[in-house]
Amino acid sequence: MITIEHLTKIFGAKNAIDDVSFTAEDGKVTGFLGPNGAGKSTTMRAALGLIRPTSGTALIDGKPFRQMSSPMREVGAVLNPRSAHKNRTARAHLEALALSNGISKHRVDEVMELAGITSVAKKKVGSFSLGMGQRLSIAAALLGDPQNLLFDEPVNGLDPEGVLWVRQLCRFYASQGKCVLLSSHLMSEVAQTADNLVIIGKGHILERTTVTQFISEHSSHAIRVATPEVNRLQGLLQGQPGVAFQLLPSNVQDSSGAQILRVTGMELKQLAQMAAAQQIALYEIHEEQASLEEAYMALTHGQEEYKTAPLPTPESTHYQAQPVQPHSQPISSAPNSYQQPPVQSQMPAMPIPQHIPPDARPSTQQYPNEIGNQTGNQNEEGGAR
Ligand SMILES: Nc1ncnc2c1ncn2[C@@H]1O[C@H](COP(=O)(O)OP(=O)(O)OP(=O)(O)O)[C@@H](O)[C@H]1O
Repeated sequence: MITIEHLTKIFGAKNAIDDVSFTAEDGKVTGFLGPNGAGKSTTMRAALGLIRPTSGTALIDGKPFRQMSSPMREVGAVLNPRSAHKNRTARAHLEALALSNGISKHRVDEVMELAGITSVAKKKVGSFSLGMGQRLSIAAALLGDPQNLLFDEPVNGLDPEGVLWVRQLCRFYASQGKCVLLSSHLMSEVAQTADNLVIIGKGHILERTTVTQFISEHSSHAIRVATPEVNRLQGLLQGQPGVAFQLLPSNVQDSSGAQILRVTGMELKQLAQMAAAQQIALYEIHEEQASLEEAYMALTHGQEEYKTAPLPTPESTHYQAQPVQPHSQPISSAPNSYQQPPVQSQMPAMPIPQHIPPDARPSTQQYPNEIGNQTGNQNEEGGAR
């Protein structure tokens, strides 16, 4: 369990976090959400003893990080995907961490396999892409099979398969009774993973709630239904107590070309059953979810540390659109046309240790394209020490 109480951190003239309090419980994924510069990393770094709070406390299982005798067994942290020494191989990096924490080499193999990086174990970390660095950080965090996981933006740089894997990993660890604190900018990402939500803006807690509660409070409860028999459906809904509907403009169509009706005041199941009873064909029916992200944006509006300027419109600039010139040759042979890179062959699938649950295993997809010549700029350790 991670307990943050009245935590304040002032850097010079900057009040990075101000009287922040919340608890990340065991057996739950707690999503820690906020715009850039809101104070998420500062809070997590304070919990890991990497910065000294100006006031307040950050405790993990009731004690400060610095008092832990075997920290990697108590807390695993992902803070910076570029944290490992770039001249070390992935295996050497993990083995050094394991050795200094009394963890067996056998566990190094397990976490590399779990994170899908076994095939690059002998590669230098400096050659890793952002996504591979992120996988290595996660592997390091899992080394001690800790009770608490602190993941700061763990999906940054990951491909869709990696994002899904992190989601499943968080859910798996929470199902084992462990505490998972997961920071993100994206409500849509957190809503799919977390049980509880802590939303922060400009160093202040804006909301502490559960994902279910947030969805129920902020969802529009509208249903969108695509049907080729919109007149019949409207006739059916007409006069239903408390029900309202609106035909969306014809430019909002589903892929089948059916018309879309937006209905409020009834449950999805009820609407589907009524339509079925009248043999009205429905091509698609779903609850609107867009409002969740909108609700988060509304909540954090004005709390952004870094505001973007509106993009100029063509009218506000002297830009004049040039008429498009027809291609004098086929696009595929035009000198500057985009060339599809050759598809790389996949690396062989790897075996997964049997004790790892199926839904927490990485897919056997490998990342042959990720070994580039990027260099990391790391001087910090991502895994908790
Ligand atoms: N070492 C530091 N010295 C001065 N200011 C700092 C320092 N670390 C963080 N800050 C400031 O504290 C505020 C909170 O930063 P923090 O990194 O905690 O935000 P965040 O929510 O993690 O942002 P992001 O999502 O962009 O990572 C920001 O204004 C940041 O510039």
